[in-house]
Amino acid sequence: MIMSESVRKMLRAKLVVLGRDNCGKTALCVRFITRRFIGEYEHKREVTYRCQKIVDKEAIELEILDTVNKECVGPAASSLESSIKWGDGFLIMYSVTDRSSFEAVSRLKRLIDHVKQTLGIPTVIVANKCDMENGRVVRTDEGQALASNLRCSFFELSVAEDASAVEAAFGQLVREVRQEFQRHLLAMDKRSRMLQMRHALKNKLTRSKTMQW
Ligand SMILES: Nc1nc2c(ncn2[C@@H]2O[C@H](COP(=O)(O)OP(=O)(O)OP(=O)(O)O)[C@@H](O)[C@H]2O)c(=O)[nH]1
Repeated sequence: MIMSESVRKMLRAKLVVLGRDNCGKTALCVRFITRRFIGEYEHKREVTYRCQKIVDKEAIELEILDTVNKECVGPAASSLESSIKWGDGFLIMYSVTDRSSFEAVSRLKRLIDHVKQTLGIPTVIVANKCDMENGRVVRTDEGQALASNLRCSFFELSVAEDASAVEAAFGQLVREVRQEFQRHLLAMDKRSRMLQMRHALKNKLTRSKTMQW
C-alpha cells in the first residue's frame, strides 16, 4: 500500500451499528453526531451518517452505518453480511429492557467473525436504556460477562440521559479501529522486510554460485 493511502486510511473509519429493532441504534447515532436526544426516530431503512470527530486529540472522518434490524439467517442475512464486509469496526447494541435483543448479540458477533474470517475485529457492545431501571430484564453483570466471553469492550449507558457515555463508547471503538489498522500496517511492513531479505539472500546465493563456476 502506498504511504498516502495508509495515511488516508488512518484518518477514516467505517463503523457499523447493529442490534435488534427498538434497542436505540438511531438514537445512539443521532446523539453521537448532534449530542441531541429527540425521542422518536423515523427509521425504515439503512442510513449512513458522515461526521468528523476528534478522538484522543486526533481528527477522524467517520462513516457510521445505522442498520435496520436484520436476522442473521434467511434472505436478510446476505444484506447484513455486505454491511459487515464494509465496516472496519462494529458497535453491537441491546436494550437492558429486552432480553431478545441481548440474546441477538452473540449471533451478531459470530456473524462478524465469520464474515471477516478473523477474530479480534474491533467490536464494542453497548447496553442501552439503563435509565429504565423498572423495566430492566438484563443485569449489568450478564452484559459484562457476555462482553468478556466475546472479547469485546462493554458500555452500559442511557442514550437518553448521557451524551458523554455515548461519546466514550464511540471513542473506544475508534481507538480499537486505529490500533487494528496499526497492527495491520506493522504486519505488512514485516512481510515486506522479509520479502526484501529473501530477495537479497537469493541474489547473494546466485552470485556465490556464479563465482564457484
Ligand atoms: N428510555 C429510553 N428510551 C430510549 C433510549 N434510547 C432510545 N430510546 C427509545 O427507544 C425507541 C427506539 O429507538 P430507536 O433509536 O429508533 O431504535 P432502533 O434500534 O434504531 O430501532 P429500529 O429502527 O427499529 O431498528 C425510541 O422511542 C427511543 O426514544 C434510552 O436510553 N432510554
